[in-house]
Amino acid sequence: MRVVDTDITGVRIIEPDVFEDARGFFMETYQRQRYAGYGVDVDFVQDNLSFSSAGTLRGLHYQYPFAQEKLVHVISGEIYDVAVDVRRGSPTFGRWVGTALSSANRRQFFIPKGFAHGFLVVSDTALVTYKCGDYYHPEADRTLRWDDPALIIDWGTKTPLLSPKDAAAPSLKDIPSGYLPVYGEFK
Ligand SMILES: Cc1cn([C@H]2C[C@H](O)[C@@H](COP(=O)(O)OP(=O)(O)O[C@H]3O[C@@H](C)C(=O)[C@@H](O)[C@H]3O)O2)c(=O)[nH]c1=O
Repeated sequence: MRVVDTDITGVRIIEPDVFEDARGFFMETYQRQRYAGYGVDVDFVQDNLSFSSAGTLRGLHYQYPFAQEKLVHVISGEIYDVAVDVRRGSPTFGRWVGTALSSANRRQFFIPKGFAHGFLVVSDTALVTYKCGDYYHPEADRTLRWDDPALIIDWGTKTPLLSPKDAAAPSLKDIPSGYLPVYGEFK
């Protein structure tokens, strides 16, 4: 397994070992002890699965309080996956990292607490799964504009398919400070 650090501390790209043979392939998509050794030391409590059609953009989402780490993996198709640092006082506040995740590259993306997360489906359809470090708390579910001009994320489209909630999301500068996590409050 290979773990690659990104430009933002704590955000990691993971390339699990894949064992190929005449039948196909096998891979471990999570192993508590080994992932902890690579800094993904999380008691994951929930697994999610979403299916989306081409051009769908889900995000950018975070929970606060009840922040969640996420370990994202694509079962079929391809997405452009993005993590945005929304921790007040962080040296990388408002900065983001994006990476292609696909059933072909079999990469995983680890997103720590305090980051907003979103993805664009760039294949015909995509089946995306992710482990979460806390339960879903609808009252703490927060959304940040996918096209916030302050973030300058190059999604490669200006007309994604959005949920009504995501289409109405505020920019970072318009989110009340009490709704944003604080740098250093998470372990
Ligand atoms: C996220 C979530 C949603 N739901 C329900 C609420 C709603 O009726 C329906 C669809 O919810 P949403 O529109 O928020 O789904 P979606 O836009 O896919 O939300 C997800 O987006 C990605 C980018 C993330 O990072 C996730 O944490 C989550 O926020 O599913 C749950 O029951 N449990 C959950 O954990």
